[in-house]
Amino acid sequence: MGYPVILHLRGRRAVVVGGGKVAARKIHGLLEAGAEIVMIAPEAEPELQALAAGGMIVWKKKRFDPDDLAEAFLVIAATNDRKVNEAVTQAAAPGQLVNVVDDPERCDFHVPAVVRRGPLTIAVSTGGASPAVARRIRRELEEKYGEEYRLYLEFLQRARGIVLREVEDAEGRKRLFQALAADSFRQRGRWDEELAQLLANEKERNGERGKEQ
Ligand SMILES: C[C@@]1(CC(=O)O)c2cc3[nH]c(cc4nc(cc5[nH]c(cc(n2)[C@H]1CCC(=O)O)[C@@](C)(CC(=O)O)[C@@H]5CCC(=O)O)C(CC(=O)O)=C4CCC(=O)O)c(CCC(=O)O)c3CC(=O)O
Ligand SMILES: NC(=O)C1=CN([C@@H]2O[C@H](COP(=O)(O)OP(=O)(O)OC[C@H]3O[C@@H](n4cnc5c(N)ncnc54)[C@H](O)[C@@H]3O)[C@@H](O)[C@H]2O)C=CC1
Repeated sequence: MGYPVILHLRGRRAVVVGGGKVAARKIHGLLEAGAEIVMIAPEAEPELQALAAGGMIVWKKKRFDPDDLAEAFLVIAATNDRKVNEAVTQAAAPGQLVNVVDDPERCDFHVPAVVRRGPLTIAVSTGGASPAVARRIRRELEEKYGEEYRLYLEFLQRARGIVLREVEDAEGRKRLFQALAADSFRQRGRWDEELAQLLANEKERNGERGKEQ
């Protein structure tokens, strides 16, 4: 069983070998994560050509050779030629994280199906048993956790900073974070107003405790 993580790729180099439909899907995910993407392929899908023309990715218009992996943190072998994909895995140095789109066994990691809502990431993996099921479950989760979660999570991110700054007592923080995480809180939609009230309640509680001592 794999170990699920969220990789921070900002400023790190990701080399994608291949420029077809599967490479395009992987490249979109890598772009969202802020990776520096180098694509190696003699031909590429129009949308990838457009990304290269716009400076969003670097396209080396050529066939793969092992030198292409220099300085890569992460590597995706996404050509339609099994032999080339295998050559990519052979060329990778120990420590480079490699994904091979036609060989789940040789992968250091699989790419999950993902729902993104601002800071919220929901990832679904079947470990290669059925990418189609991962995709279906991703679609179901997109319905359940709609766009409204983006604003809510952005609010929570801000609120977290405020609570950590203003509430010193660990129990009090926990109480507040749990109140903000409740679905009833989210649904009422008066987030800033209720946060201010909750903070005031905490201050009052502390004040009273101060008086008791
Ligand atoms: C092991 C893995 C390696 C990796 O790529 O990381 C892998 C491998 C393979 N996929 C194949 C086929 C398909 N893959 C998809 C779709 C996705 N595949 C993704 C991930 C993964 N695919 C990793 C495991 C993830 C897991 O199981 O959880 C997703 C989740 C993420 C992404 O790619 O971004 C993305 C959905 C994203 C979304 O919609 O949200 C569809 C559906 C479609 O396109 O409609 C089909 C056709 C239907 C089918 O086959 O099920 C084949 C056979 C190729 C052939 O027939 O030759 C192989 C190779 C093999 O199985 O040997
Ligand atoms: N993991 C996944 O999610 C999935 C994997 N697959 C597998 O992925 C493979 C690729 O699928 P598509 O993107 O649809 O293929 P595609 O035919 O659209 O693209 C193949 C790409 O590989 C490039 N390429 C070929 N030889 C190369 C070389 N020597 N060096 C560099 N680039 C080279 C081509 O120029 C082209 O850009 C399929 O053969 C299939 O086995 C298919 C569906 C999903």
